[in-house]
Order: sequence, then structure tokens, then C-alpha cells
Amino acid sequence: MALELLASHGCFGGQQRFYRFDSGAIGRPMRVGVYLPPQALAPGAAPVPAVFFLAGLTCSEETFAIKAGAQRVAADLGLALVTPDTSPRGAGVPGEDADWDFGLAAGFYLNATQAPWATHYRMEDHIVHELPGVLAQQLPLDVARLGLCGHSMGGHGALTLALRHPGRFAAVTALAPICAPSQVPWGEKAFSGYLGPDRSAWTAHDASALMAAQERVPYPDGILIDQGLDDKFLASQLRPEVFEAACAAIGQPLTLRRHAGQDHGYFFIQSHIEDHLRWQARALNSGA
Ligand SMILES: N[C@@H](CCC(=O)N[C@@H](CS)C(=O)NCC(=O)O)C(=O)O
Repeated sequence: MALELLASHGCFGGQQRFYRFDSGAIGRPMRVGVYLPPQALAPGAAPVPAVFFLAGLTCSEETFAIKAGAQRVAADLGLALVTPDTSPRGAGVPGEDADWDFGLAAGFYLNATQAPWATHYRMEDHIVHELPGVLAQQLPLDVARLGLCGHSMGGHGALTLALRHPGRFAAVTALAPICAPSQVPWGEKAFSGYLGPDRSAWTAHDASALMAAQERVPYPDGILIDQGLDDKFLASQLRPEVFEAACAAIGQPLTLRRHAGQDHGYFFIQSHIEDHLRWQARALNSGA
């Protein structure tokens, strides 16, 4: 699967690139953003570790790259940043553009099991099984060293994919993640549509339920979550206290920082992304 370069922008000595490729997992062309730090572009350079950032509802592969201001720190740390899209595009599933919180830009980072979504809405396969290999074939990325971070729906994606694929990601951190999707309207709507009405199928995609079921501590070095206290979705959709309780119950160290005066948007993300990348870099560079 050849990557087609759509754009490349010099940024802090590295390059912010956008690619398109024919995704076998999705069955459609998919776009992805990749920031290559200067360390990856030097002649004879060794491949660099990468942090996958999963974005939230209504976002695309461009949103984090444009709005988070993460490239300066990634350049400093020698980290690549990979920003997948948030759903298939152009699949033509009836109703996929009817709502902003389901369908287009709302793939919820899982493989749908229900018709008509199951054919193309396969974001888990795309991110975990397809993208690392496709990117590593053509770019200087060391995909044995991957970290996972995400925001809101992408925070749900980061926490669940990290827990569903032990050993795949060296670190997981999240900003304002949907922590208990089975118990909130965004998650109930997405899981009903993608996974069907049987709630027993939902727990395998619910970060708090997954954490509560762990037999051993999955991330002994801890998990970092930041949450704004003026986030209008906090009580109704995000519910970090449910994940906090699940971590406490199994002894998973969790650094959950609550920030007065901060909302759900990218000004909040800008404020804390440096700490997330430094956290990720520590995990990715230990044992390297
Ligand atoms: N459209 C929603 C908001 C959607 C939203 O806040 N999306 C978040 C992720 S859940 C986001 O990052 N949006 C893109 C942005 O802020 O640039 C509303 O009207 O309340």
C-alpha cells in the first residue's frame, strides 16, 4: 500500500506531512498526518519512535496537527507524531452524515460488527494492525516503539486500544477522554449502532470496564490523564471518576489532573500536550 504524499510543511526542523493510501482495513482511501522530527530526516538516521494521537468527534487527521502546537516538543524529543483520521470517508453508508456524534468523524476506534457499518467502519484494525506496518515500510519510524494518546472520543480510543492490545503501546495518556462510554449518551449511541443492542458486547470497548477486569496492572509506570473542570461534557459524557475508581480497584497508577478554568477544546490540549509527549518519550526511550 503506497503512501501518496499530499502535502509537506517544514516545521521546527522537521516536516509535517499528510498522506493518503488505499486502506485494506477500511476498504477506502484513508488520510493520515505524520510529523517527522529533524532526527528522522538526518542522513543515515535511525528510525524514531512515534506517538499516535487519536482525535475527537468532528475532527480529522489535520486537527491535532494544526491546533495542538505539539511539533516543537516532538522535535525536541525526537518523536514522530501520527494523526489518523477519525472515521472512514466516502463509504456512503446511509445516514453516516446525519449526526456529528455518530458515523462520519465519529468512528469510535472500534471494528463495527453491525450492518451496514461493519464493512468499512473498522478503525481498530486500521490503527492497530494496518497503519504501523504501512508507515514503517515507507518512513523512518520505529514501530516497535509506539505510544498512544488521544482526546475525548480519541481518549476513549487510546485507553481502550492500549488495554485491548497489551504490549503494543509502551505508554498511554489521554486528554478529556470518554472514560465510561457504556454509561453516557455518546457511547450508548455509538455502541448501539456499531456493536448492537447487546450491552455485553460493549464492555470490551469500555475503558473503565476493561480496566476493572485486568488481572494484573497493565501500565505499572502509570497512565496520565488531564481534564478541564469547565469542560461542558465532563459530567454528562466523560466521567473520569469511573476510570479513576477502576484503576484504584486493580492498583493501576493513574495521574489524573483536574484543571480549573479549562474547557474541552484545543486551548486546553495546547496547555498540556508537552507533558504528554515528555511522559510518552520517557516510556519510549526506556530500554531503547
Ligand atoms: N460539535 C460539538 C462539539 C464537538 C467537539 O467539541 N469536538 C471536539 C472533540 S469531542 C473537538 O476537538 N473539536 C474540534 C475542535 O475543537 O477544533 C458541539 O457542538 O458541542
